[in-house]
Amino acid sequence: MGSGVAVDLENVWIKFGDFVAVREANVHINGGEFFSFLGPSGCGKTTILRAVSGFLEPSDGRVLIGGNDMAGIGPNKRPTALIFQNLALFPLMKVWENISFSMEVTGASAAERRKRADELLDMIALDGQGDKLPSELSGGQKQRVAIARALCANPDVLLLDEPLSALDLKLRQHMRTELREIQQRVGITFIYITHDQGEALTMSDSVAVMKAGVIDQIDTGHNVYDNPSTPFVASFVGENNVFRGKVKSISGEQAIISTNRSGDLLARVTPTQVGKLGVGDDAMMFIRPEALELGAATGNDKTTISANVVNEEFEGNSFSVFLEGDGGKSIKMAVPNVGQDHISDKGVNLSLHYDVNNAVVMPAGELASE
Ligand SMILES: Nc1ncnc2c1ncn2[C@@H]1O[C@H](COP(=O)(O)OP(=O)(O)OP(=O)(O)O)[C@@H](O)[C@H]1O
Repeated sequence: MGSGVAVDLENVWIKFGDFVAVREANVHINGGEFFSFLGPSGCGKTTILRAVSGFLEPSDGRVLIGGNDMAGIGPNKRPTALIFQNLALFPLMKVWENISFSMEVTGASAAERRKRADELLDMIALDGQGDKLPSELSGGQKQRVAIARALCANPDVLLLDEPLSALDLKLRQHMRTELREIQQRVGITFIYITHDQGEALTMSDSVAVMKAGVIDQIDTGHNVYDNPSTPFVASFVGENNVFRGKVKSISGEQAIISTNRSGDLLARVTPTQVGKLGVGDDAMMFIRPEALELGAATGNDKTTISANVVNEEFEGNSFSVFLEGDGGKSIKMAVPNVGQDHISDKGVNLSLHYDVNNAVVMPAGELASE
């Protein structure tokens, strides 16, 4: 079907009066890529999507689609299609008529429309369902019809604004896989916005993590999770334990951080900060709950943390153990459930260790929950 068309934002600023909704966004989206903007509510994701679709012009900077400057080109003249949370299928039209609605406007014959609708039904794995009404479909099937309807006009870029948020959890998880498969089948560029990190990580080739109008990091989902470039990304994407301290020494790509509560701890300097973090700097070190293990490290006391158990929760596949951490915040450890009754009693002092590769340190900054 379609071919991949690149989308570029060059120094894009979007202001509403004095309020800056998007600050100096520079983004390159490869043709055929599944690209997600991930960030909390109000960070500017929808505003960026509106600038790409043409419903809003940037205050400054340029939006390019397929290398062409989109300035002054309205939404219906851009090679984009947009899917919202609210699908708005026409309830009295059959599924095939819904899908091919854009062709009716251009005067295509019923036979042409039906042929195209059937091709798209095949692609979204709903072949044979064209004569149903939307009310006869499940939530996930309706979602796929909305995608087919958007694809009917052969857009080069499909823009998706939190399209799964109205679905229940199980269906949402199922639709992630479906959406990814549809994108790979169609081969066009998908730009997806979400505040759900699970969605962004499972579907995307690349993820841009946004905070209050600013893009903090653009990377693969894996890198965003394993090599966050800022404390905001480290704390927004997945769960993370934060240890605050000052940099005591640096050796190559590793640093020792002096913390108040847990003593000196060794960590890997996050890749974007190698060579930038200095001795004496205020720093934050992050270790994910699943990277903490029971027992002291052998031969390296700088990768061992000792703390008292506050409580424990049974999660089914794992136990969450909460221990007394710095500044009243707890340290969370995730221990896989392999048949044990429980992990530890309240008040017990535990030693935990970690692999230095699983602890990242960076200059102190704003956390997602602050
Ligand atoms: N037309 C507008 N006029 C004034 N302020 C606006 C306008 N549109 C958006 N904003 C503001 O810009 C900021 C970003 O809004 P945006 O809708 O892009 O956020 P979002 O990240 O998509 O959030 P959500 O996930 O809640 O949809 C918000 O503070 C919002 O109030």
